[in-house]
Amino acid sequence: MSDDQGNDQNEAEAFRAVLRGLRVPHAGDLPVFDPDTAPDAPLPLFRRWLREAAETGEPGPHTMTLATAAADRRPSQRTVMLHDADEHGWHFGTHRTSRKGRELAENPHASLAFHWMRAGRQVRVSGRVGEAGPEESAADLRGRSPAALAAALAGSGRQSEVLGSYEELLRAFEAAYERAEREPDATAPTWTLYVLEADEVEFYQEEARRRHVRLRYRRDPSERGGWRRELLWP
Ligand SMILES: Cc1cc2nc3c(=O)[nH]c(=O)nc-3n(C[C@H](O)[C@H](O)[C@H](O)COP(=O)(O)O)c2cc1C
Repeated sequence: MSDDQGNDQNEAEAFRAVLRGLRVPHAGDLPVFDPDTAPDAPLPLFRRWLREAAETGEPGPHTMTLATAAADRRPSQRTVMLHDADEHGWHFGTHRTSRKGRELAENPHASLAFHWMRAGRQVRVSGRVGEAGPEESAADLRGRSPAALAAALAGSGRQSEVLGSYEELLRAFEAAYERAEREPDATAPTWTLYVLEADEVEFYQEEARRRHVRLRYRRDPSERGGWRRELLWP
């Protein structure tokens, strides 16, 4: 065996040892989730869990993984921010011309995943995604920080495109920062507010002895509150 191969093996073993030593950092005792006390519909429970994640000091509890799939059925996912969750659905903003925007245009079915480590919780939300109109999209952007506006202006029509050089990005951001300062009401033409209307929402609560609780809500007009609730094996 050459020295390089030996080093590669040591490195691979050290890497596996790190993985085996890792634990999910819970904040004290895990909360107890009694699915019998869960509300008829998922939105109030989602809002409560998000607020509790924020209160337990979970970093970025409003960030989520958004999975989309193009017409060729290949999935892709990325992190985006949750802007709201209300009776219309789960709101997020991005560029219509980005990879995810193009995939959503081809196939509006998408899925969101939240992981709130400190409370040992995961929430999955899936359904159809619709675009809000230009007015609502512009209002969403206006309600965000000047830095977010500058990033949206710089990325308009470009997000997910191949970048020639990092300097090109720096120049585009410089111009976008200046414009955002001059014109706080500027609109980024491709920036779009999307709303995922859920047909399925699943709540997962870890339990110390791995008897985790999974509660799935599925839309069903014949059920109380319009949702069927079922427990799932973890
Ligand atoms: C913490 C975090 C939050 C993000 N929030 C957003 C967001 O709200 N909107 C967005 O378009 N991209 C956001 N991004 C960038 C996306 O993850 C992604 O890189 C980008 O949107 C391009 O994705 P796409 O090529 O799949 O369309 C965020 C990234 C991170 C790490």
